[in-house]
Amino acid sequence: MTLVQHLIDGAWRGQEDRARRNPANQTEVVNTSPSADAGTVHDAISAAEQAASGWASTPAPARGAILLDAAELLRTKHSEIARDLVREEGKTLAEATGEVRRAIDVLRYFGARGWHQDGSVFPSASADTTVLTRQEPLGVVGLITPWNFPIAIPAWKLAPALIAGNAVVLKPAEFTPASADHLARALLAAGLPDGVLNVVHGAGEVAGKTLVEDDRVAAVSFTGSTDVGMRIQRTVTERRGRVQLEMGGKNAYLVLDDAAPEAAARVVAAGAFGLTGQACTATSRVYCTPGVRAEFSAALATEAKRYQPGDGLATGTAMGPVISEQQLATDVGAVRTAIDNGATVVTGGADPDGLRFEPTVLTDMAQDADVVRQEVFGPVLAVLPVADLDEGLARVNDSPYGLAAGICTRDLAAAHHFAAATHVGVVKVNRPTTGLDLNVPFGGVKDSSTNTFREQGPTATEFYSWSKTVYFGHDR
Ligand SMILES: NC(=O)C1=CN([C@@H]2O[C@H](COP(=O)(O)OP(=O)(O)OC[C@H]3O[C@@H](n4cnc5c(N)ncnc54)[C@H](OP(=O)(O)O)[C@@H]3O)[C@@H](O)[C@H]2O)C=CC1
Ligand SMILES: O=C(O)CCC(=O)C(=O)O
Repeated sequence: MTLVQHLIDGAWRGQEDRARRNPANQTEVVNTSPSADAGTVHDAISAAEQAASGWASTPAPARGAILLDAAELLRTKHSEIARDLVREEGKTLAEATGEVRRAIDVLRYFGARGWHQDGSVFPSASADTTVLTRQEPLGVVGLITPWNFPIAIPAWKLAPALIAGNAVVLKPAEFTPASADHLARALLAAGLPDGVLNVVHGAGEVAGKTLVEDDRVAAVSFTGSTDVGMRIQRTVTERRGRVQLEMGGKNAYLVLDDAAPEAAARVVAAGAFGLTGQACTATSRVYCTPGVRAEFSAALATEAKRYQPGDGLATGTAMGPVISEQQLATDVGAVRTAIDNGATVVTGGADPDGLRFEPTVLTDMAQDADVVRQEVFGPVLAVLPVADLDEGLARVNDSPYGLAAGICTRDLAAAHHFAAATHVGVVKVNRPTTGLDLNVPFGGVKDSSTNTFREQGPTATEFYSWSKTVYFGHDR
């Protein structure tokens, strides 16, 4: 069992207060962690404030070298970290291993950025003058992360924040403290100066809220539910801080007549049931045109059955359990409400066994049914008919969310039209809605995102820095 502690000014502190149980075996306590009160969070912010100027004046290549060394330390322990991740979050070992590798690559990507160009040089209208821009760090930034990617999301917020020269206070999700702890320990062991990274564990409503409300925190980057995100946005913008939110999705897939039904079923099922459906990018609605509907639906039912829930550490498990009793209640409730309102269960929907909930495919629902409009965040997929590409596009866009969407087709013109006309941040053609490359921008529109600064890729550091313009006179 791991004893997780807060990290404040380079020191580990805090008494064990909450126990995390393995979602696949709830009698097993896998780690304990402390609960930060407001005073502990204030200490963490003070430590970051003290460390900020030293870190900002450290040359960027030296900052990058620490990220690269941390990546190497994580690599040497990646199997152990992946197993710990499965035991606290529940996903399969293959998924967890992929996630740990992704966190390592994120550190490598931003570590190398330490050598990249920082700012631009412009010609001036005035004689003997050069104009240049510098990217300046914001100071102290707060990062609030969810449980569903417990090491990758902290990594993809931390790495750009640190390489841009900021000091950080990270508040990981209370279900998954150990994964963030592995990341913090690697950065510390790689030589990150005391106070540059501080980690506070505990309840969002206490630790997270205190972080968000503190004027010394120049910016807050958050991934999680739309409800909490909107509240954070109000608080941070009221005190004129900068905020970045990545929130929910109700991601749709469109399967056209010309798609190969089995291949389409594999892509849709991977997006819907991989990661137990617990991804903001998960596919949760699928629309199909008449010529493919029967064959696609049959192939989808067969494919769904491959995702039988089990212990993520066991060989051959294709889908882990859900994260918690609350999430299970949401999943079960969504399916029951749909059935009460006339939906037909194609496959799944049986009573859960512990936190194991079968992948569930539903049909015969209206476009305005709750299960078609509201995020479930579980392995629940609604299948609906559409007449053609145009109706499909209208249905895909008919959502308060705008994160990801996909289309299965071999028709290039249809795919291009879909990519242009969908009002979402990520479009996938013949690929699952889940799964992102770390070197490209990621984010959504509408209720899925603040839709200002994008995470990941070359522009990720923009959120964590501000641009200063310098006019350089050089008279002789
Ligand atoms: N977009 C995404 O990737 C995710 C979406 N979700 C959605 O959210 C639903 C609920 O999941 P949940 O984990 O409760 O998501 P939350 O939005 O509650 O949690 C995300 C993070 O925010 C923290 N937090 C909670 N309340 C506050 C607050 N008032 N101020 C500051 N930080 C806060 C949480 O802490 P703590 O862990 O202590 O609650 C956690 O670290 C899911 O069913 C799903 O629909 C969830 C996870 C990821
Ligand atoms: O699909 C992915 O790989 C990432 C999804 C994500 O960012 C999330 O669920 O928060």
